[in-house]
Amino acid sequence: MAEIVMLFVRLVEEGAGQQLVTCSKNGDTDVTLRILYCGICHSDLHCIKNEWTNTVYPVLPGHEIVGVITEVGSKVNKFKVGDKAGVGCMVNSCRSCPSCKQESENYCGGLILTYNSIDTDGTMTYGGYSDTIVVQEHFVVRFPESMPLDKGAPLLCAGITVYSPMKYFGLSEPGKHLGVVGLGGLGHVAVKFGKAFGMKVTVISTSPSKQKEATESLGADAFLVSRDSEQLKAAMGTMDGIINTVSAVHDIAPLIYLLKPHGKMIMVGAPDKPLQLHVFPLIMGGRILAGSCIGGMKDTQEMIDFAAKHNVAADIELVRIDYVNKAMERLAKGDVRYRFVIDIANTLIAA
Ligand SMILES: NC(=O)c1ccc[n+]([C@@H]2O[C@H](COP(=O)([O-])OP(=O)(O)OC[C@H]3O[C@@H](n4cnc5c(N)ncnc54)[C@H](O)[C@@H]3O)[C@@H](O)[C@H]2O)c1
Ligand SMILES: [Zn+2]
Ligand SMILES: [Zn+2]
Repeated sequence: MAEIVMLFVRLVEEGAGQQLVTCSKNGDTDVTLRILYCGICHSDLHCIKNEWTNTVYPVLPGHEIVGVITEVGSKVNKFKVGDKAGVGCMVNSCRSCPSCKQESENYCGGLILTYNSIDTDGTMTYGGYSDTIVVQEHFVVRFPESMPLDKGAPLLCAGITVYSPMKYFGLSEPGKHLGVVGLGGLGHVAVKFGKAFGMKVTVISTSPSKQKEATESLGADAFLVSRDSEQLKAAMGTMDGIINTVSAVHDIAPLIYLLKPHGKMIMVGAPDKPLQLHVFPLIMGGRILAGSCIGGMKDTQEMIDFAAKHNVAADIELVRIDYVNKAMERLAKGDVRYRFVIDIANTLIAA
C-alpha cells in the first residue's frame, strides 16, 4: 500500500491548489515513513503535463523519497522505528512472475508505481511531495549511515536508472569508455557512477556551457558538443557504451556512430514523441540499441550501498515545497544543477 496520509501542496496544471487527504493503515508487512526529502525527477514533469497521456488527475508526483520510519508492521523484519529509509519508483509488484523471481520487479506486468498507478485495493497511488507514505517493506531501501539524506534522495530514481543498465550491459568495467548523453539529473549521476567504476567518461551535450563543470566538478574525462559535427566525427567508433538520458526528441544516429563495433546505446530518457532512426548506424558495426527502466529492489539496495562507499551522491538545489511550480518551470528549461530536492520536513506544514 502506498498512500498519502496528508498532503498540502499546489500542483501544476489540473491538480493545482487541491488538497488531498487520504488515510492508509500500516499493514503487517508495511512501514510508514515520515518524509524528509523528495527529489524532482523529469518524469514528474512529464506526468503532471500528461505528456505520456496516462495521467490520472489529481496527480501527486515524487519517487525519490527519503524519510524516517515511524511505524512498522508486526511482520516487518528489515526495519525498526527511527531507521532512515528510501522509496523509489515502485511500491508493489506481483512477487511471483519470472521477473519478480529474478529480482527484476521493475519488469513485472503487475508493477505498481509510487504515483499515478492503481494500487491493489483499487485506489490511486500518490507520491512523495507529501509528508507521509506507507509502503510494503520489500520496496523500501535501507539508507546507509554515511549517505546524506538530501543529496542521496535522487539516487532512488536517477541513481538506479543509470546504475542498473550500466551493470546489466557490462558498462561498469574499469577502463571501458562510457558516453553520457544529456547532463541533467540522470546524466550527472551516470558520470559519477562511471568514474566510481573506473571508466573513461565522455559527456555528450548540446550545451557547451556545461563543459567546465562536467570535467572539473563532475570528473568527466572529455566533453563533446553534440551539435558540433567535427567533434562527433573525431570521436566516432570510440565508445563501448552510451547511456542516453535525453528527455526530448533528438537525432540519435550521430550518437550511435560514436560506439565501437558491438557497442551499446541504452535509452533511459523517455521523450513523449517517437524518435526517427535510419538503421545503418546499427547495421554498420553490429551496434545495439536497448532500453532500460529503473532497476529491481536488490539492485537498488546494492546501488545505494555502492554509492555510499564511493561518495556518489547528487548535486542538488534544495527548495521549499512552495517553490515546486517554479522548480518545474526551471526543470523544463534545463535550468538546474543538477537536481531539485524538496525540503519536505522543514517546509511542508500539514493541515
Ligand atoms: N528509464 C527510466 O527508468 C527513467 C527513470 C527516470 C527518468 N527517466 C526519463 O529520463 C529523462 C531524463 O530525466 P532527468 O530527470 O535526468 O531530466 P533532466 O531534465 O534533469 O535532464 C534531461 C537532459 O536532457 C537534455 N535535453 C533536453 N532536451 C534535449 C534535446 N532536444 N536535445 C538534447 N538534449 C536535451 C537537458 O538539457 C538535460 O540535460 C526523462 O525523460 C525522464 O522521464 C527515465
Ligand atoms: Zn524518476
Ligand atoms: Zn511480478
